Amino acid sequence: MAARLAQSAVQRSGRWLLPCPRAAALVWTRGAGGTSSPSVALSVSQDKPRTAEDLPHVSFLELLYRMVFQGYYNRLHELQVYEKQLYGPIYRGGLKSVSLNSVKLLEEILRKDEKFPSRGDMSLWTEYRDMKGLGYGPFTEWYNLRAMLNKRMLHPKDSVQYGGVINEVVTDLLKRIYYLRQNSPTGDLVTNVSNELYRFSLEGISSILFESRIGCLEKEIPAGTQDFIDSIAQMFSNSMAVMVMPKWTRNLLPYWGRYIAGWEGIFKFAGKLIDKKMEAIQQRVDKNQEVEGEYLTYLLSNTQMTSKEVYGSIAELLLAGVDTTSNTLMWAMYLLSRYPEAQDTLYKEVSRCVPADQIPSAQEVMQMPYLKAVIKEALRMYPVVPMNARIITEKDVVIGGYHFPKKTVFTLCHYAISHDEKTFPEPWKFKPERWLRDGRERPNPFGSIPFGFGVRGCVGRRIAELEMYLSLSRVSDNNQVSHMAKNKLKDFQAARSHTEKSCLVYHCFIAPAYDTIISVTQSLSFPCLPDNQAV
Ligand code: HEM
Repeated sequence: MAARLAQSAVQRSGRWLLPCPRAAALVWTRGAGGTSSPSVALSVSQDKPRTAEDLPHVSFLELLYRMVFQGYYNRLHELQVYEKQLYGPIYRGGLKSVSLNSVKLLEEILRKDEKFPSRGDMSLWTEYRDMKGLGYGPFTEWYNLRAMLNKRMLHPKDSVQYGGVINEVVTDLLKRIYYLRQNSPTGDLVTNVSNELYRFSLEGISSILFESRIGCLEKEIPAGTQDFIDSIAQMFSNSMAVMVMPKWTRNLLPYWGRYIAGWEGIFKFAGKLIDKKMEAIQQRVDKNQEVEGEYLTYLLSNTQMTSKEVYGSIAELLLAGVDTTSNTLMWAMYLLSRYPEAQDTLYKEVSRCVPADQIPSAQEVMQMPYLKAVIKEALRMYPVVPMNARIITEKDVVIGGYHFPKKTVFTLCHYAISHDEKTFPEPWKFKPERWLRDGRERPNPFGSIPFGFGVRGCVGRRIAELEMYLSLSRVSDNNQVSHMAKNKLKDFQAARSHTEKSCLVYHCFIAPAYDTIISVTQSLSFPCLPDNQAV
C-alpha cells in the first residue's frame, strides 16, 4: 500500500501546472532553442510596437533536441533558466506561445489581465463532466462559481475558523510519525515522508471540505479512501497520454478508459460524502433545528449553487489542494534540515510565541514572521506551480513593447523569475530572512508569486498556508515532538543545544526522505534539486 501511495505521489508531482490540461500541453510543446541574442528582445521605446514575428523563435527540432538529447523533458523548470540565458526575457516557443521570463514582464501581463482571466482550454476536464451530466467546478466554469467559493476561504480571517479542525489532523500526523518511528528497524525513522505528508494534506483538506474525517492517517487507510487516492493518481497519470493521443485511439489504447475510471472514482467518493452531509442537513431542517457547519454546509445551503455545482467544485478543490501543500511542506522540511541555523531560528520563534506544551493556534501562527518566511522562501525556491499561462481573449495587447493579437498564449516562467539574482541575491540559497519586514528592502512582490495573482489566484491559499504553518510549527517545536516521541526523549536531553535538538528532530523525520526526493527529481519534471544542492 505504501509503495502504491509513493508511486502515486511521484506521478502527481509530475504535473507542471495545477489542473489545467491545455496549459500543461503548452509546457510540453513549447519550444526551446533558436539562435537569436537576448539583446533583441525588448524595445519599449519604439513608436510602433514590434510584433511576435520580431521575437527570438524556437523551432520544433530545437525543442526536440533539448527535450530528448539534453534531457530537459523532466527538468522543464531548468529549461526556463537556460532559455532566458539564450533569448532574454521574451521569446516565442512552439505552438505560438510567448514565454515571459522577467519580473517586469510578468507584472505587465498580470496587471493587464481581463475581468475573467483565462489559463487556457479545459476541455479535457469538461469532456468527462459533459459525458456524465456532471457539474463543473472553479477550474472548469470559473466565473459563476468562484465568487461563491471565495467566501469562507479567501481571507486570512476565514481560514482561522479551520484552525481547530486542522490542528486535530496535525495531532494525528504527529501520532502517526511517532508510531512509524517506533516501529521502524532503528526505532527513529520514517521511511516515506512524502507519502505521510500526502496523507496529511488529503486528510486536512477533506476534513474542511467534507466536514468529516476520511481516515488517511489511520494505521490502515479505509478501502474507500484508498480507492479515492488511487483514482486521483489514475486520472492524473493518464491525462498526458489522453491529451496527446488523437481521439480515434481512445477505443484502441487503454489510457482513455483509465482516465475516465479515475474521474469516476473521484466523483463517486466525493458524491458519497456530500450526499451524507446533505442528508444530515435535511434532517436538521426537517426538525427545525439550526444548521451548523463550515465549508460544505455553507455551499450546500447556498441557494445560488446547484448540488451538481457543489459536486464539481468540491472535486476540483480536492484535486488542487493535496500535492500542492504536501510537496511544499516536504521542501520546507528538506530545506530546514539542510540549514540548521534557519531551523534554530524557527524553533526559537515557536518556543517564544507558544507556551511550552501548548498547541499553537491559528491566531498564534499568524504572528510568527519567521515561520511564514520559511514557507515563502521554500515556495520561491521550489514553486509547486513553476510555470503558468494566461490568454488575453478579448483584445490585442502590448507586452514589453511587442504587439500581440488577442488569444495569444503567454507562458509565465515563474521558476526562472523566482531565481533571478537581480530580484533575489544568492537565489539558490535558502534565506527566509529576505522576507522579513524588519526594515530591510523587500523583494519585488512579483518576483515570487507561488499562489498566482489577481482574481484567478489560488482560492485555497489561506487554507494551504494555515495547514503548513500549523504542521511545521508543531514539527519544529521540540516540546511537542519530544512529548510525542517519549522513547526518544533521552536523545533530545542528551543533545546540548536547541539547534542540535531540533536538528535531530528534523534528521529523524526527514532524512529517510532524501532518497525519495532524489528519485522523484530524477524521474520526473518537478520538483527537482538544482545541482549545487544535490544531497
Ligand atoms: C502550497 C499550496 C498551494 C499552492 C502553491 C497553490 C498554487 C496555485 C496557483 C499558482 C494557482 C493558479 C493561480 C493563477 O493562475 O493565477 C492555483 C489555483 C487554484 N488553487 Fe491552489 N495552490 C495551493 C493549494 C491549494 C489548496 C489547498 C486548494 C483547495 C482548497 C487550492 C485550490 C485552487 C483552485 C480551486 C484554483 C483555481 C482557481 C481559479 O481558477 O480561479 N489550492 N493554486
